[in-house]
Amino acid sequence: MPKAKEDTVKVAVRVRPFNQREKDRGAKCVIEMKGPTTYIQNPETPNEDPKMFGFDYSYWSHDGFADEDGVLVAKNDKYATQRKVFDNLGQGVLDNAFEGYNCSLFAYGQTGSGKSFSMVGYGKNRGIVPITCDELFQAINKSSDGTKFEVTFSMLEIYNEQVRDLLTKDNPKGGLNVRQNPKLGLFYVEKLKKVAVGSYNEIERRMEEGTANRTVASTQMNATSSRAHTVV
Ligand SMILES: Nc1ncnc2c1ncn2[C@@H]1O[C@H](COP(=O)(O)OP(=O)(O)OP(=O)(O)O)[C@@H](O)[C@H]1O
Repeated sequence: MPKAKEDTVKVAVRVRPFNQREKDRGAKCVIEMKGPTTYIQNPETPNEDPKMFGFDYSYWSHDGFADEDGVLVAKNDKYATQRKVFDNLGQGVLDNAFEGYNCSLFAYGQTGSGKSFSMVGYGKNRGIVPITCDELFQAINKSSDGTKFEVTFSMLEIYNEQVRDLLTKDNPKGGLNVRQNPKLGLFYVEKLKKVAVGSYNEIERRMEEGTANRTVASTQMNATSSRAHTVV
C-alpha cells in the first residue's frame, strides 16, 4: 500500500519582479510580505487595512536581487533565491521520497506568474525540479549500505483536456487514458512511457526532449492561446 503522511501539505506563494510590460505601465506593487504572511492592499482603498493571508511560506522575489553573470543573487535577507525555495519545499519532498512516501509538487498561477521559473527555472537559475533531481543522484551516489535504487522518468502534458506523452511523438488520437489502480487506489496514465535514468544529466536531456514535444512549444508560432500543463 502506498504510504501517506498526515499534515504534509505545504503551501507557498512567491512574488516575481515586474516584467517589462508592467514596468512600462507604471505598475505599483500591492503585495507585502512579513514572515509567512502575505498582505494585499487594494490601491482603491488605501486607507483600509490590507487583506492578510497566511501560508507556510511567503517568498519575496520582487526586488532585492542582483544579476551576477546570469544568476539572480540576494542583495538582502528578504529576497528569496531559488535555493531558498528548494531548501524549504524541495528538500522535504526528497526526504519523504527516500522514506518511501509518494510526493507531488504542484505550481498554480496565471500565465507569466512564474510557475516555470520556480519549478524548472531558466538558464543558471535552476528551479526545484532540477535541483531535486541533482540532489537525488548525489544522495544515491553517497549511499553505501548496498540499497539498490531505480529511478525512472516520465513527462506528460494535459492539453485541451487530453493527456499527451511528451517522450514520444506518437500519441494516440484522443490522448492517453487516466486509470485508477483498484487495489492501491493510485491514479496512473495508461501506456505512459517510463524511461530509466542513471544521472542528473540524463534527466536534463529527457526534460529537453519532452519540452521540445510540448504542444505549446510547437504551436507558439501560431500564437495559440490554448494552455498546456506539464507534469514531470
Ligand atoms: N522569481 C523570479 N525572479 C525573477 N524572474 C522571474 C521570477 N519568476 C518569474 N520570473 C520571470 O517572469 C517571466 C514569466 O515566468 P514563467 O515563465 O515562469 O511564468 P509561468 O507562470 O510559467 O508562465 P506560463 O503559464 O505562461 O508558462 C519569465 O521571464 C521569468 O524569467
